[in-house]
Amino acid sequence: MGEAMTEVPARAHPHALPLRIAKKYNISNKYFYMDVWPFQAPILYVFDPALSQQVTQEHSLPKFEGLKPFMIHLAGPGDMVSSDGAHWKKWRSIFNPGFAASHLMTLAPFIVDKATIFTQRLTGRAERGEVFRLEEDATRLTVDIIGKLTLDLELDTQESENEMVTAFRDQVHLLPNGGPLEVLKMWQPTGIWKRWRNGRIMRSYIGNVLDQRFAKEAQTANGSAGGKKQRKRAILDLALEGYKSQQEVGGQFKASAGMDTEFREAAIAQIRTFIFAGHDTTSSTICYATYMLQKNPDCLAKIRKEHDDILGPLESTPEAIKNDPHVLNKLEYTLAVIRETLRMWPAASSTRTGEAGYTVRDPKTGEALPSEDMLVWVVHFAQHRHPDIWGNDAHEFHPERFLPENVGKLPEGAWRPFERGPRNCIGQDLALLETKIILALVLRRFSFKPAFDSLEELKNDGSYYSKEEDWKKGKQDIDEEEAYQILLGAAKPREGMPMRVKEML
Ligand code: HEM
Repeated sequence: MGEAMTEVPARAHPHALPLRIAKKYNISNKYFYMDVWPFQAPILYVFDPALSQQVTQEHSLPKFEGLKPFMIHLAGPGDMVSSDGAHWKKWRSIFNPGFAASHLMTLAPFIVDKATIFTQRLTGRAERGEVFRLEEDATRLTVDIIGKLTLDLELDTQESENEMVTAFRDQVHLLPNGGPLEVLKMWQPTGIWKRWRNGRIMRSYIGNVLDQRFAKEAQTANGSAGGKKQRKRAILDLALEGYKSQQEVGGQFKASAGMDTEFREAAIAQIRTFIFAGHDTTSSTICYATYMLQKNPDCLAKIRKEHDDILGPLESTPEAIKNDPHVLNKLEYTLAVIRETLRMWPAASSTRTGEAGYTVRDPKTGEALPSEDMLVWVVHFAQHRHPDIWGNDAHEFHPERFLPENVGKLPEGAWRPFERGPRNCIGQDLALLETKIILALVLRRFSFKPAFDSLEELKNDGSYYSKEEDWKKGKQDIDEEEAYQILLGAAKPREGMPMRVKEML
């Protein structure tokens, strides 16, 4: 492990290591054990599709215990990502309707409007000829979208600051993202205080929105607001609906009893979970799609042509999507580009806790492999880049793999950026929808150029990246790839993907 770590930059995402280790030590299996005593439980790295299926689909192992102390600072206790059993199941079924395809399509006009603001910001960047971090802009855009989905609010973070979002983003940076030794960071008094303060800001902001919505609902329940009852699907409304149905006595909801504190805290935790899980994974994907397309001009030409052919001229594209969001389903090449981007640059993975008596079967030999007291880590990056699975061009960008005529040839169960099984990503269709819309509005208007050679110009930009001097020391590429992923809540592009942009109109 130590040797492999010296071959990659200090800040590289740990999911980059297992494939390197397997190659270095000629490990032919697509799994291996790693003892990392005294830092944490031994790890069973899994990057074999059949093994991944065993631990996430055939027998969905519980989430890794070590996830809870991380998530508690972002979401509070009982969040949906790290919890299991009846608690998780209850919340998942409450929120599932919020992700029905029919509902997501109703968000398309809102996403178009927010993506238009994103393009206006890019125009400003192009006019000023400046270097900027694409991930910062993309994150503000995805936060605005997730604000609508969860709270039914316009957070407007592309045009202003929002205290809840600022607290959220600060919180991610105050967690140990830099490896096992960073755990000590959790004991620094200023960090403890800042995390407590951020937690309070997020809780009180979301709590206020929830209280206001509850009061409004109570009025409706008492008959004073009147009017036709509309089915609401924002995460916040779904949580309240779930609560009301639990509290009904004889088919009647007693709003006068107020909101139960336990429910209130749990609902705040779930809303915070969605805000966290639903923004930086998608913004990272937008950055890498843009980056890979500029590195592969043939693919860029194809996707631009598809946008012309299906969406019509760029000027009328926003209206075309708003009038008929289903037109997005025709963008086969765009979807293939997004899928290939997620293959090469998966923004997350799945960490599970092994169980006493539960053994994983080696797919080739049938040998029983113990899992008790272990971190079972399904490493998407290793699985998505393995030459034995994807062929010798596993490290190359070929969206064509995902075109309808080729999907039959894809390795079975090997593409899992959203994980599979009951704990798969609830927000995957939203992520695809937003990414498609954003690419449709951006790619024909702008050309991008990575600017890793101009990081000096960003050193005082006030971003979190600029504050972390340690990140800039030592080796700064992985096998000559300078846009490698770092761990920052999700897997994000190094230095926030510095870019220059030109407007082509
Ligand atoms: C490209 C974007 C995204 C990627 C790559 C991604 C990836 C994932 C993965 C791998 C998991 C499983 C994690 C695990 O097993 O521990 C997951 C779960 C989850 N994701 Fe996403 N996600 C994305 C976007 C979103 C969005 C937009 C939302 C919300 C709107 C979201 C909400 C969630 C939630 C709540 C879970 C937990 C689901 C459960 O356990 O029932 N994600 N995501």
